[in-house]
Amino acid sequence: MTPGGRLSAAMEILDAVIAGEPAERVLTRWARASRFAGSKDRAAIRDIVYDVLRRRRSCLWSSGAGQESGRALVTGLLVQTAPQDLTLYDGAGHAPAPLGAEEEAGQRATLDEARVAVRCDFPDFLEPELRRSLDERLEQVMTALRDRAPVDLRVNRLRATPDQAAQALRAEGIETEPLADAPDALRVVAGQRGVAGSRAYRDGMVELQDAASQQVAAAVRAEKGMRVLDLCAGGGGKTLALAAHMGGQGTLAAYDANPARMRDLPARAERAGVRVTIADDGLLARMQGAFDRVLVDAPCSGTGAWRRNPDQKWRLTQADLAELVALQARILDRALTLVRPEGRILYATCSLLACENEDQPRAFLDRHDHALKGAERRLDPGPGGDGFYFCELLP
Ligand SMILES: C[S@@+](CC[C@H](N)C(=O)[O-])C[C@H]1O[C@@H](n2cnc3c(N)ncnc32)[C@H](O)[C@@H]1O
Repeated sequence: MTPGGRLSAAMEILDAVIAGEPAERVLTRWARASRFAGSKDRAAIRDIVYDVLRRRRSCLWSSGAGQESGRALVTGLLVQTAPQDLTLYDGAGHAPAPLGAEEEAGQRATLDEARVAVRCDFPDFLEPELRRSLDERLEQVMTALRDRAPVDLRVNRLRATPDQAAQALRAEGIETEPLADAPDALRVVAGQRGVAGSRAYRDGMVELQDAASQQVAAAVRAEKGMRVLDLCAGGGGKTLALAAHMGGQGTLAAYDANPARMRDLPARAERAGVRVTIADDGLLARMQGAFDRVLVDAPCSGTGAWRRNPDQKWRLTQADLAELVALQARILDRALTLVRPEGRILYATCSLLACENEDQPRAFLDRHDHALKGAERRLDPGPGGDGFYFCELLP
């Protein structure tokens, strides 16, 4: 495909997203229906779509258009990031039609005049809560979420040291660098697209995991021989990190209210060389008060990881947020029934919002006056990884 053809494809996909379809679904459908597109075309189109979604509001502003359309959003992205590429709108082949005089006149070269929610790309209803949560860091943090996330790996210490893993990856054309705050992390600096097909990945030497997620798993302080529960395991990224911290020894259980989300976990655990018990409600009922550590990686707004899931940013509503906050409190209360009296709960979210973060442990301690708060940390999204919050709770 030509560069102009890729722009047109991204516009078509974005039109469907604007009409309400999830981006991932539209991208898959488009790829199936467009056999002429090679893997490089598909990757490039996906990048354009996701770059736009991270900056959906400001792209519309930069385009100067009155109404959202795929064309307006892609134009806005180019105005912001690659104005020279607007010459690709020449109508040749599958390229977008040339810009009209009105379209050209409407373009805005800077975001200086835009309101903060437009300039920093977030929904209006979140502004008061973001201000309360981030205070003077609001613009810096929200700006960081307008760019792509880095690709980080977690080295599985049961299979290799970080040096050995870096060497194995280099032999396959994947260059990495160590990261200061996460000792098992490698940041991929070249060859990102080769990771999932690499031998190091297939042999369980490395897993794809954001560096801040790795810090959360380390904060659980799971040790060899312990009984550990990952109560919101999802795909099991943190479960596998916990297994590595436990040196593969002890009991590690993974639970999720939606068990289908854990579907791939047994195969991932096998690849990593660890054993994970997939828990159901019956097993949890038999293990009340039995766990040394319970990780509650709670369902949340995902605001701290919006770089990776920019579609979520425009779907979240005030009502969703209220439901999530209530659900988080219920899950924390359940965690309390599962942890040993001398054990520890680690409450974590990939949220930036105080209502899902600091407010939750505070409300938990009000409900359970015997419980105590331990270490608490907020990780802002940026070069170090996604945005996370975590807090230890002692029963
Ligand atoms: C933030 S995600 C977990 C991500 C996962 N820990 C990881 O590292 O990949 C939150 C998970 O909580 C699950 N969940 C939602 N309600 C729950 C509940 N009441 N009890 C347990 N898990 C729940 C969701 O299905 C979702 O998989």
